[in-house]
Amino acid sequence: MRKKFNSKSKGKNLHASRENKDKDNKINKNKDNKSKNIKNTNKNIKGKGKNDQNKNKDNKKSKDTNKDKTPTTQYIRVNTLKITPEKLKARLTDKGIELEDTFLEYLFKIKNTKVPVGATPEYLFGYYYLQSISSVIPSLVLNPSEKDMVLDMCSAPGGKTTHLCQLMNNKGIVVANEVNRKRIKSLKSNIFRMNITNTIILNSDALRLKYFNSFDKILLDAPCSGNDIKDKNREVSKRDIRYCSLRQKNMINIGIELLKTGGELVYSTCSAEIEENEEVIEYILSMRKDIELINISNFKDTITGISVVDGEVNGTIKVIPPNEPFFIAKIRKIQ
Ligand SMILES: C[S@@+](CC[C@H](N)C(=O)[O-])C[C@H]1O[C@@H](n2cnc3c(N)ncnc32)[C@H](O)[C@@H]1O
Repeated sequence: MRKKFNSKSKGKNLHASRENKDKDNKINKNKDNKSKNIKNTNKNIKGKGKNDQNKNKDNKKSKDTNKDKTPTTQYIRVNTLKITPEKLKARLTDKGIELEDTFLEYLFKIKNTKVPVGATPEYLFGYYYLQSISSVIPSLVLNPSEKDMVLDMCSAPGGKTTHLCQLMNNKGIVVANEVNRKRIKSLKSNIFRMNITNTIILNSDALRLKYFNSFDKILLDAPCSGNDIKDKNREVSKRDIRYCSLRQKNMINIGIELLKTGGELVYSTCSAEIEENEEVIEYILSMRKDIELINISNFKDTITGISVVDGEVNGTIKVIPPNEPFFIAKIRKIQ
């Protein structure tokens, strides 16, 4: 099995290499030092990859095997545009759905249920969305306001889009982009079901978007090797990971082109692979002079009930198992 990037010693190296740069909670972009650090980082990454190869001759892992070991806890995110958390909790409790509070007043853990939670009248009325606890974090970190022009670059089926709209009280504008026509159907249906009215749906390849310098906030919840795209039993190879990593680097670069100066972009994936996470952030910070990393490490303190730790690049965070893995970083365009 391919080992995840969670080596503490490597983490320390990366943190140490950034220590002097982090005085005001931002990663200062001293380019000379940075390129050295990035080279070191890449060396470490490559070194780690070699170790992995030695340990894993077939160089593959079964996603299903991983998932089978992890109990799937379900959560519901209350659509506060339609109902209050208290009212929904009372209605669902009456139906035999036992709910437990979480760190977020409108997110409940399903402890027990006598009915299918994806087929209740309340679900069909758009009173809630079934969403993992890890995947509510990117929209919270982006923190859009009612006045913002927001782009969700890869939005289907719309879990984070509808969460963003909820945070914006159905105001401002959200452009929900998705390349896959089939997945647009579920996006549309969720937007309609949840009474979202501030959203424009766009069916485009995010890499071809040309609305340069237009958005206050951008969410790039990037396609990654953690997504079950076609076959749940498909094995993820190093090649898949490299392919995703390259696409993610291109996407984040386009995302920054689309941001206004002063605008902010949240990058997230549900992959635990360093190539798709820290490496993408290191890459974009080394490539562009017009951005800075916003340190979201303190965000960890606002979350309870799941394991959120610092990413290997100082200022980033990640959710680690048994919850769904998630990596989150926030970037500001400064020029
Ligand atoms: C991780 S999923 C997004 C999940 C979504 N943000 C949510 O919370 O419901 C990634 C999505 O990106 C889409 N995608 C892949 N390549 C894309 C591209 N080049 N442009 C736009 N969307 C793309 C996939 O079809 C998939 O729907």
